[in-house]
Amino acid sequence: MIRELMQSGFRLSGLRDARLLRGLTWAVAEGLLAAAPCLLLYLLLQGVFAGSLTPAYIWTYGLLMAMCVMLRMLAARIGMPLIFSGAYAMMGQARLRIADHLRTLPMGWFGRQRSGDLGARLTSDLELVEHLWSHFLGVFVSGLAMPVFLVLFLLWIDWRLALVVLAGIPLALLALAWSQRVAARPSTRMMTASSTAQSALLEYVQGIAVIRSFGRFGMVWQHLQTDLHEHHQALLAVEIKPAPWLAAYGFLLETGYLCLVLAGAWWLADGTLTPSTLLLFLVLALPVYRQLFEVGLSTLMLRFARRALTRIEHILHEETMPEPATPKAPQGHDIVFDHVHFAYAHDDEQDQTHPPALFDLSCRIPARQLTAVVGPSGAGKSTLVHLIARLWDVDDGAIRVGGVDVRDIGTHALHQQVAMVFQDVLLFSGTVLDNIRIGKPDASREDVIEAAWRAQAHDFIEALPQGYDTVLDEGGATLSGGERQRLSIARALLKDAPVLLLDEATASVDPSAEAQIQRAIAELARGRTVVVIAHHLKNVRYADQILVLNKGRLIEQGTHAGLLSQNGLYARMWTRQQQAQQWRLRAA
Ligand SMILES: Nc1ncnc2c1ncn2[C@@H]1O[C@H](COP(=O)(O)OP(=O)(O)OP(=O)(O)O)[C@@H](O)[C@H]1O
Repeated sequence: MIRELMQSGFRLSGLRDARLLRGLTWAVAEGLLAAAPCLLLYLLLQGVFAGSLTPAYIWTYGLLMAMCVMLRMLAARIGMPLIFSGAYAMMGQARLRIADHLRTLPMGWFGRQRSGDLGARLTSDLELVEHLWSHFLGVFVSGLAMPVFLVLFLLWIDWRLALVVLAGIPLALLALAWSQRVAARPSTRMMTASSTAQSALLEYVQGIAVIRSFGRFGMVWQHLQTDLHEHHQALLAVEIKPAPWLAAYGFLLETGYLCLVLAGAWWLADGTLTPSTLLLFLVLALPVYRQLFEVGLSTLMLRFARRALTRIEHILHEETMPEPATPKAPQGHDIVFDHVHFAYAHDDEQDQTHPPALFDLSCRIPARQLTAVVGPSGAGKSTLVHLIARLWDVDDGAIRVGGVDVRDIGTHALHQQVAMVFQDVLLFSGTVLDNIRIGKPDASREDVIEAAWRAQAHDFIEALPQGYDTVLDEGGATLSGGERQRLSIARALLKDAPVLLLDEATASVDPSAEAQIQRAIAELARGRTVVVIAHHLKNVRYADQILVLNKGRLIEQGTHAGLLSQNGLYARMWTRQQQAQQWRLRAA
């Protein structure tokens, strides 16, 4: 099992750190040095029974024993740091590999994961494996090496008696194997319950504002309690179910001791055994049993680690978005949808009731022009924009940027061509400067400030306690929605990509912030191919082209004036929005 775990660990990190192997060799030496004083004890006992013990001998044995202890400490002193540095380097590498792999997975995969479960795999599972490598493996190896050396030594002294010492081991191992078997189901249950509880807690914390505002504390609390109770029960089961078999393992191991006493007395009586040898066996058998018991108990931990490793490895086995063998460079920045068909994958593959999000959609988005996408909620506007950035791959048809299928451009090159500004602005914990710099990591401070100016963000940034060096909380919770938007526009300005995808996000901000955001967007749009999802039709009156979607289909297309004259869905939406505005004015 250890070998298998090591192989999977090496596979996970893609690294075979020699320090870890050297550290484990020192752990074996530590086990040998823990067993060595027993050899001295044997010689000492020989001397006692032969009556040849002199003070000089006693001093020599004493010194040699002290040396064994010191050398053992030295072995630990050298081996442990090697194991730690090897294990942490490998797990660091494993984390990087996983993070890199996640970057290449299709977005649909993330949608199918429960955030708590994915979180558990990336935190507690990885920590468990890391703990296994850094703290457990060395102790396990030296803990196993010590009884192995002792038994070899006992076999050398008197093989008959040594075999008697080991008499209980076959049955004991059977009991241990059975305890593992019995623990298999509860440990799966425990890991599932643990990630469910983690998900529930996460959801609870993230939704605390909604929970409070809707006064549904009781209901959510009940769900949380149920999940935590299940976790508690699962934890208990994992301890209780294998407990009798582990106890049997310890008991069966020690039956050898009983046999040892009986066989020892027998062979002592017939003169084939010396009292010193029997005494030595009686003294040394106990640490052998104790150590084997400890090692047996810790195999349960190995089982957890193996399960955790498997769960993590599943992430690495997930299929990534296919990348072109020879990426092609787009010739221009117009975007063409050619009979695009796309449906979100659902967990239940048999579920045919979900209509496609986009259905046989064809259109052309000209370069360096502003194209607005409008339509009722759920029409497929965000989907259309996300597909341009290849967050998902189309099921049928193709999307071409500059004449090249987005699947042939290569993700990295495509993302260099495209900047996105969406309603949910993700800000990372770090300074304002760093957050804007995400758009262009090598940008100078002056470039960042220039982008912030153009994004109408400079004034509010300057008003922050440390200006551009203010450290934002995770998610930028201390900023308003409009401020977060303008930071995101500054990022996009800094990135200076020729294609700009944006989700008009002015629905929830006050008129002055809306005007600022609109100005920032106008600045951003200049000279670029812009696709904007518009919720306020008044903001897209001057768009070069407006695409009207409904239920995943492109039903109208044209300019504002042209679409009004068609008297279709766009005209109705326009009239409704105008009426709503007048109603607001009258009410005011
Ligand atoms: N990640 C997803 N997984 C599954 N279905 C999704 C996902 N995202 C959107 N959908 C579904 O696809 C359809 C189109 O959604 P989309 O978000 O593109 O519409 P939209 O026009 O942008 O809506 P809104 O204006 O409300 O944001 C909807 O039926 C929606 O429920």
